Amino acid sequence: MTPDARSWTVAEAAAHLRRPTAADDKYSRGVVGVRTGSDRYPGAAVLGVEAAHRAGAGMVRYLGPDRATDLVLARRPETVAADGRVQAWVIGSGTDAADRAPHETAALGALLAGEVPVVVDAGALDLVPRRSRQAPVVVTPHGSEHARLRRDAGLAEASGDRVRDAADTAAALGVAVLLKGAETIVATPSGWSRVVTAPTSWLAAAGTGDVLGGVLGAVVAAASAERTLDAEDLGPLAATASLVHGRAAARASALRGGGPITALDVAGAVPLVIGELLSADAGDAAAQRAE
Ligand SMILES: NC(=O)C1=CN([C@@H]2O[C@H](COP(=O)(O)OP(=O)(O)OC[C@H]3O[C@@H](n4cnc5c(N)ncnc54)[C@H](OP(=O)(O)O)[C@@H]3O)[C@@H](O)[C@H]2O)[C@@H](O)CC1
Ligand SMILES: Nc1ncnc2c1ncn2[C@@H]1O[C@H](COP(=O)(O)OP(=O)(O)O)[C@@H](O)[C@H]1O
Repeated sequence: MTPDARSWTVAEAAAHLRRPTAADDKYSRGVVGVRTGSDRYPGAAVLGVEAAHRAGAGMVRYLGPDRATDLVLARRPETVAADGRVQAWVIGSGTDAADRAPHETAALGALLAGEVPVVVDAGALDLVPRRSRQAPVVVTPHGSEHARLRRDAGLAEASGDRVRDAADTAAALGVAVLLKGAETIVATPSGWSRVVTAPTSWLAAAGTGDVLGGVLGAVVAAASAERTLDAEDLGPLAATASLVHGRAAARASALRGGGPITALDVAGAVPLVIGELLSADAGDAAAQRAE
């Protein structure tokens, strides 16, 4: 079967975002647990946490090394630096599997064996083919991380057809795959796939992938607070996060006269994009009711 290379649309993304209601509280809106960053890459923790807040998490918990925790709290004192109830985990950004302590491997393995959805990035990708899993998982590799993930899983070398490759990895591992690039491919185990084209290549900057992890964590947590998710559900949510992320980059660049942006600039523009998508969605619904 030839995988589907259709683009994920703005209307579809808007329908996968959630506007809080008068019945909500910080827990029902979705709690993101971020277990990222290391002494070598503490910045990735700051970026993911910032992005999860900006993408509308009701609460963000951060668990990581002391220095990263201090930096996260200095940037976002709203963050809760303690374990507790979580509706989506983000793991791996800003870590290197080669430096991971055994207790951290055990803790990440327990998350994968649990029930809460997990966004797996960078230095935690090696655990996906190696640990027993029950949690619905979405992996977020870039090209070379995807090649390594396939090697770790004993899969054939990627063909170069990125849609087919992402779909094959998703089916083989039973996870949703978000393969990053100028064109981001999202695929699920059943063969569903979509393409999200970045509207600006200023997005190709260090740390923007860490921001994407936080946005995706918040989008998944909001959905997971409402209903039980599986790997299939994570595909549309991942495509939505990618579309929001790309539009935030374009918006951040436009605010700077079309010039370059940083990862924090992308996170800072996420609320504008989510606000626009939700009002466009509300406008469409009102127009349909009037018809
Ligand atoms: N502020 C922080 O704390 C930041 C922390 N960060 C954290 O750093 C950790 C390492 O991340 P990293 O993927 O950049 O690994 P790194 O060892 O540099 O590259 C290995 C090789 O991979 C390739 N490659 C790289 N990018 C690619 C791409 N987009 N698409 C395709 N290929 C790509 C490239 O190989 P080449 O193409 O040159 O053959 C390169 O030599 C990770 O935990 C991350 O979260 C970063 O997010 C930055 C901000
Ligand atoms: N040429 C490009 N044009 C637009 N977006 C890109 C391009 N290359 C990469 N991206 C996007 O930039 C982000 C980079 O993420 P990643 O590779 O994880 O970097 P980092 O680890 O530094 O955060 C991804 O969202 C990816 O889709």
